[in-house]
Amino acid sequence: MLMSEESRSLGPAAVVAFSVFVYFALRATYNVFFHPLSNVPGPYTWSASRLPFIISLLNGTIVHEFQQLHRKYGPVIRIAPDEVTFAGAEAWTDILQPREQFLKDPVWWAKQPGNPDSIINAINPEIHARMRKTLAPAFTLRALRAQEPILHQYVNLLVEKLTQLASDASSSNETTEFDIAPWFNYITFDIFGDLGFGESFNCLQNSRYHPWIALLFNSVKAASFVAAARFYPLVEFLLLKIIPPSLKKMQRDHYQQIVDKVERRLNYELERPDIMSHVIAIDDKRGFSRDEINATFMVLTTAGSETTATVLGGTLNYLVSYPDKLHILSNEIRQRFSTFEDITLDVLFSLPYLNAVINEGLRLCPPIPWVLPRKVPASGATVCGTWIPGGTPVSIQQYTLNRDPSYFSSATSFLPERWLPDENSNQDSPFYNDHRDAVQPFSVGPRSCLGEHLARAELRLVLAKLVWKFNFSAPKGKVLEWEQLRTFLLVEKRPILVRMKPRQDL
Ligand code: HEM
Repeated sequence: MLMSEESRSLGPAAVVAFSVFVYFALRATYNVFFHPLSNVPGPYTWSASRLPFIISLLNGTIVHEFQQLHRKYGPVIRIAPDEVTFAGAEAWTDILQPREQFLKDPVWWAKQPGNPDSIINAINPEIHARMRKTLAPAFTLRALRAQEPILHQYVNLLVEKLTQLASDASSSNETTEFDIAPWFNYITFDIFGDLGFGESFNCLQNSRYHPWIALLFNSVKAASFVAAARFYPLVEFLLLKIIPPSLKKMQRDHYQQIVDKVERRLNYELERPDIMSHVIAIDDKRGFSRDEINATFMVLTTAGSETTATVLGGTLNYLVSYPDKLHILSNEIRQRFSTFEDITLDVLFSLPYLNAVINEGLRLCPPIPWVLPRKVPASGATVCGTWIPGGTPVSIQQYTLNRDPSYFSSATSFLPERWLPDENSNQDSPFYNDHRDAVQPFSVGPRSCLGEHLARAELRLVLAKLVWKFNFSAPKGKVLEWEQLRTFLLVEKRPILVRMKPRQDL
């Protein structure tokens, strides 16, 4: 039979398409049934190809999809042909505190060629240790004591601005309903600006975002896309080629603003109890090179601000949704301090309910919902009882872990009581069997958060001073559901609406 013109020209294309199909089908079959990770549970589609992972990463739904997969397949799941994630408490020790360090996975952490290392993305353990040793003294409790007046200065400004906003609204008979989310960003970025560079971003003063910060939010989202592209080197190569020059310039200018801030700070003669003073105190051979300072302070501006702002927003959102808990907290704060000026970090440190509220906020709203992948050392390792071959990227799902009913009673409810000192020793308490150690919002081990004391201090001061000064409540039907927020490495920003009235009884 004679072949038609059309089918003859289709011939080679069909052969190519068929070959590609066969190649991918064989690869998927190998991945699912014969790969060294084939014994790890997980859905076939995710084990066969990286695509479902990429799609959910780009959609911002990855944390929620992992949660569903963990509920179905257990605490150890295969989430790509060559990658495993964990939602078991032992993962904190097995991955982050083993005898031989699991290094950060370059897919997520590698710097662009030619760029300097920063404390957060340095993969080489010696380089990282040098930086951490230099920076650590800036984050001790002693350092925090010296920084306390700076924190009060900004929290007082926040309270002043919100008081003004509430009184403007009530005098013009407008609703006293506010989106409080940006205000938490204003204060945390202003504090970091002051402690890092000796100059505030002036967001509180101007009641709006500094342009540098507005731009930053887009770049955090873009980082998910860059990570997705890195799984396909050709796509990454093409992506880097097609980035428009205007965007590259914007990126350079963004970085340059930090370089300029560092420059100005380094030229100060005055002694300040800030973070940079500890970096300056060490010479650049033992501490940071100038480029490393720039890169470190660039990432720290986000790591030290956006994280704390997320927890503040999440915790207040839960407090207004659980008015009985807000009432207990308000009583604790208002009874302990008869004047606003009496509020100090030392006293806040010992208030049981305030600290329980913060721990519960950190449990339900961890600003880093999944701890990004590390690579299993070449000799392989056992994680949560499962043998994982060397070189496999492994991560921890703290969002899933923190809401796991097998770890926590009423796991998805906001119940600060579970953190009160006696609840873990009282056999009649519903929280007696809670696994508090499973909650590690600041991570553990040699790469754990250096800023935990500072972050907790900010959380305590802001919540205590706000609750002392204002009566908060939830606007009917408009409370944000935390579970609906997407994640692009960090948690998506959405309005957090609250009603807020200055106390009348003062
Ligand atoms: C509630 C607020 C915060 C939370 C929950 C938090 C959480 C974390 C986590 C989970 C990591 C480890 C990331 C990883 O290894 O994958 C980390 C690292 C880090 N954080 Fe925080 N952070 C917070 C606030 C801060 C603040 C205020 C600062 C300083 C201004 C800070 C400085 C750092 C630094 C320097 C590292 C890198 C440590 C290293 O690699 O040696 N963080 N943080």
